[in-house]
Amino acid sequence: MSASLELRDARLAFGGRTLWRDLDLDVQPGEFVAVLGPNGSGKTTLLKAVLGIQPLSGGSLRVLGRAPSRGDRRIGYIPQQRLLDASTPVRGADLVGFGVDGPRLGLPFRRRADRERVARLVAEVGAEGFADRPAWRLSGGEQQRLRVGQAIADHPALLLCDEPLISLDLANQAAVSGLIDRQRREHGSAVLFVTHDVNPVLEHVDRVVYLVDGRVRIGPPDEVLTSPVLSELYRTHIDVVRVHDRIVVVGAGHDPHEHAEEAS
Ligand SMILES: Nc1ncnc2c1ncn2[C@@H]1O[C@H](COP(=O)(O)OP(=O)(O)OP(=O)(O)O)[C@@H](O)[C@H]1O
Repeated sequence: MSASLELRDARLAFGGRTLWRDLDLDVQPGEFVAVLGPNGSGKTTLLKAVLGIQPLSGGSLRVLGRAPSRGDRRIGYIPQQRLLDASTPVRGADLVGFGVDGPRLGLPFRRRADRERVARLVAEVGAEGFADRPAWRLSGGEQQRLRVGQAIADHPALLLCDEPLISLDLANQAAVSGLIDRQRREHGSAVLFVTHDVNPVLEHVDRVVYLVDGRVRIGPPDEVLTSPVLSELYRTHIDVVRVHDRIVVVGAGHDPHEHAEEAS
């Protein structure tokens, strides 16, 4: 079986600033990979490279066996959360509908088969109770469930998720990450999941890609999320402790990322 994602010696730089280099990564179908790192380390830019929006500065990237290209329907994408306002006059279910027929706003005559498919997706993400309400009135967690429905509409071979749990409470974090996990288990989608906090998805994660100041470490959480590895990555002393089933990262006078908030 060929890899869903193949990066070889990949490098991305803007001007004189290298976000990451020496990135060698194969993601297999059905694999759940978390992308971690401090603000500005290039996590979103990695997703943009996979989406064909951002060319690499060096090395190579193959996505589902081909060069990356914009608008690849084999890829599902959950962008960083943008809460809707009243100027977006759509119902919750329409958010899912965009995944079925593309964002053709103002097209009310969706085919019956498509309407049924939207209804099935709405049920799949547990959104029946609020799918008919105006999308902008929905809570962050409700909107996020519908965005997952949109991203998995075509059961994509590759699912890219950019901080999909931001601003969700613990119950909704578990619900949304569970939906994404189910997608990869039932349909073999490879998942690239950008997050500041690995804890809400720790039970699902096969490997992490950790980016800091151009340096990269890749491996299972137990191998990468350790004091020696993170201290080397951050070039300062970092303590990593396990509290029950959570990982807490504490930097010496330095807050590498929000794992530390788990301690409070
Ligand atoms: N097209 C661009 N031109 C120049 N700089 C860019 C461009 N796109 C992104 N950057 C810069 O690259 C850096 C990495 O951005 P990116 O959004 O990938 O970070 P991130 O790791 O996702 O951060 P965060 O955790 O804050 O979301 C940032 O400093 C950003 O300003």
